[in-house]
Amino acid sequence: MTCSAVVPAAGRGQRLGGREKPLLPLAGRPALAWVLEALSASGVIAEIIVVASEANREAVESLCTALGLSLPVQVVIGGAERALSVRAGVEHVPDDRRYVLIHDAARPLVTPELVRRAIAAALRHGAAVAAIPVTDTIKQVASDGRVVTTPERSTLVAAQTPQVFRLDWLREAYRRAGAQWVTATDEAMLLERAGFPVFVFPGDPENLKLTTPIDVTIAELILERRMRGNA
Ligand SMILES: Nc1ccn([C@@H]2O[C@H](COP(=O)(O)OP(=O)(O)OP(=O)(O)O)[C@@H](O)[C@H]2O)c(=O)n1
Ligand SMILES: C[C@](O)(CO)[C@H](O)COP(=O)(O)O
Repeated sequence: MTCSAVVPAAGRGQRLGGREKPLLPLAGRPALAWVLEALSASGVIAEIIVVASEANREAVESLCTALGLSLPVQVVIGGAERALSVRAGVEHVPDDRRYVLIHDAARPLVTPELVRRAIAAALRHGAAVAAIPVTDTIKQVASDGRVVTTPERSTLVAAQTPQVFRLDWLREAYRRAGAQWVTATDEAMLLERAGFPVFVFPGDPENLKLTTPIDVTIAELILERRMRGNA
């Protein structure tokens, strides 16, 4: 297999009251453990590069060692923004890998099946992003709260990770991005701006991101249900 996985895990969890999301216990195991095990069980990843912060590096390294996965896991240090952390991880991807998969440590509900779906979509399109239909009506608003427009909902999707890209495309997108790339909230944006065709594939509504406390409650319920075998 020629795909490396990069797992950004260097965030500070500010919207979660400063709790360490990658190490947050969920149904008995840290969020990052759920992610690494799903990647490993997918059978389509050659190695995993986990991006830690200076603050959580030791804990992340211990966790990776304790998991004892059968594929190589490397821990590298990230930056102050998610985009910087992902880029730091991508720099450690071996040059002979054709694809790189990026998945947030803060999305512990990813499944091996979703990982395989991501790779299959990237093999087809070169750049693939998990996405789910938007169910709310979305408003674009000005800074004073006035509604500017209501985009047609049928054209909108919510992007998730995993996102999988041809490694040469992603590296070229970084080269073309100028100074703006640091503010990108996902890597697909960089490829879009660089002119590469990016396609969505069906994500999973359960693949939520731990962002606020309600997400933690929901994630635990889903994981407990899966552990009871009622997936
Ligand atoms: N400097 C950063 C910021 C975020 N991330 C990672 O990117 C993913 C998505 O980020 P987010 O949910 O925003 O996490 P935090 O930055 O921790 O959250 P907050 O913005 O609330 O502080 C997480 O796995 C997080 O650890 C990272 O590796 N490096
Ligand atoms: C990459 C991402 O998970 C796609 O939904 C999301 O954009 C990350 O955003 P965050 O603000 O860094 O959590």
